[in-house]
Amino acid sequence: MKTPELDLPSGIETHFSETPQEAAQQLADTVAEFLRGRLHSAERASLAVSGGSTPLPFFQALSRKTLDWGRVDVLLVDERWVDETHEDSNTKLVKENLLQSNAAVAQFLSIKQSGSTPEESLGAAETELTNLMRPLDVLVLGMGNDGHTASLFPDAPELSHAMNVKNRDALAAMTPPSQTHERITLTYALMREARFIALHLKGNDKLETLKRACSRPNDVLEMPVRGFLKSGLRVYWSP
Ligand SMILES: O=C1O[C@H](COP(=O)(O)O)[C@@H](O)[C@H](O)[C@H]1O
Repeated sequence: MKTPELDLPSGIETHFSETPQEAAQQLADTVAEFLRGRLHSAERASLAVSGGSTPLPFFQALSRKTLDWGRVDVLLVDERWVDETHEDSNTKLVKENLLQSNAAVAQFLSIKQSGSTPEESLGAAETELTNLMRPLDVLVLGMGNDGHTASLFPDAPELSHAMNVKNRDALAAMTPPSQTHERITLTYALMREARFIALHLKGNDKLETLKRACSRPNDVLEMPVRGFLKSGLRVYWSP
């Protein structure tokens, strides 16, 4: 495979693989190693993961890793406002693919609590995360071709609030007109301080989007993923 050309800000690590399975395996190896390291020095470790289609093989590979999963808190970076049985539910994806095998004993912290809208359930969802230690240990992000990451959508009226670094809330309700479902997302301030941050991408379209994001790195409201294109980020990509 010809290595893709990318003009990323300095200090960003890139891992280009031939196949999605290879990328997923590499990312799972690194995340498992990082969690093991954290569990040597801390009582619990946290793992915040994305939904969508890209993470499926990563979840399956990670679920088989040997580590003290009983001391790991797993949460989603974002959720669509649908029932857990709905095919668009990120919770369903995580429960069916990550919280299996060795990882079945991990603790799942649900950012979707009862309420008819994300806004209504924000209080209960914040309470669910009360015992989560800051900073997060591991954050694995995805990206859409509009430059969104988690549910930080460029067209959401709540974007400035959710991306404000002074906003100490863990969660924000999002109502992007471009999306079928309302959303709940971790805030930028919480995510950006994570100890380990990976951006997991699949497809040439995502590579083009990443190039576009790199071309004007400062306009984070136009493409929220730009907020994470900083030294320390690890990008995992495959066609
Ligand atoms: O809607 C979402 O989209 C992004 C990207 O998803 P993908 O299907 O292109 O992998 C995802 O990271 C986010 O968690 C999800 O809710």
